Amino acid sequence: MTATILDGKATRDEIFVDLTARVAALREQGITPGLATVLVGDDPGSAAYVRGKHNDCAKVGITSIRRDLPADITQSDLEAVIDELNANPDCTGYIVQLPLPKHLDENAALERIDPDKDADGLHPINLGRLVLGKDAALPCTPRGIVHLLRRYDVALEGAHAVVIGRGVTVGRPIGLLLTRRSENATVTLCHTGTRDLAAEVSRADIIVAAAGVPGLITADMVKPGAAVLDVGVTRTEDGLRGDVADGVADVAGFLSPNPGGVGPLTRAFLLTNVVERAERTAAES
Ligand SMILES: Nc1nc2c(c(=O)[nH]1)N[C@@H](CN(C=O)c1ccc(C(=O)N[C@@H](CCC(=O)O)C(=O)O)cc1)CN2
Repeated sequence: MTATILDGKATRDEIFVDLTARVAALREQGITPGLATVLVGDDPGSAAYVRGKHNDCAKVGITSIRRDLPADITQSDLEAVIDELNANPDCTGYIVQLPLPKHLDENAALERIDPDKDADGLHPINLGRLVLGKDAALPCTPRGIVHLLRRYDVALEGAHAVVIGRGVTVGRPIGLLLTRRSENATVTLCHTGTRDLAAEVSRADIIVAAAGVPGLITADMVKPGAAVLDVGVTRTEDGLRGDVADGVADVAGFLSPNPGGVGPLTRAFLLTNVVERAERTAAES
């Protein structure tokens, strides 16, 4: 078997066509959506992600605001920037690029974001709304994963999904999305304490690998025909490596590669969250 590739770039391009029309309609009503980014320090990977987000904004007509801050910024100075963006009427939504340098309190920074401007869906209030099944900005990578599975007609109803990784940006929230009634999958969340990872993975119809361990998921672990989404990223001397080893495409039914799979959708759904918030504002005015 050779897996069908879940093409994140082509799917992102479809989303951008839709967003471009929606942003144009908002602008006609006098509303210009604006996304801000807060980048602390000079990590080249984070800087590249932030650059990409601003390029995406330009493509669909969203204005963008940058706050690039020194690596040694204090927590209180970072929080002052967050307060400024909370109050800034040109900023519809914003993100604090993660990870933050070790001396900063990431959770305190995320909690200070106005939940209504939380374009990442990572504020505790928005994660809580997701748990309760209420309307909220959804975390971008998990939203991208579900969109990609649906775009390629991967069966979710009754499927057994195995998620590897319990991080807050992917592992924990993807379990919440896939177990909503609208998706109705059964989810097993694996992590470093899982006794027999290969046994868990081998039972999965859908595998979401978000551990950040290069080549963790090998072909012998994968049930023939399963959908495999490679979400983990590790920067090595040989470039970016995902969590999925070579050879998995020969066994899987569907494969979201890395790069070129879920990553572009993370960016697309960031912009979608901003446009949706601007549309809510337009509907209320
Ligand atoms: N505040 C946030 N910080 C981080 C998030 C996040 O969702 N919010 N996720 C990641 C990084 N990230 C977005 O910020 C991100 C990762 C990957 C991609 C992407 O498009 N990747 C490409 C490859 C890019 C490359 O070659 O370097 C791909 O997969 O094709 C976009 C965004 C951690 N921080």
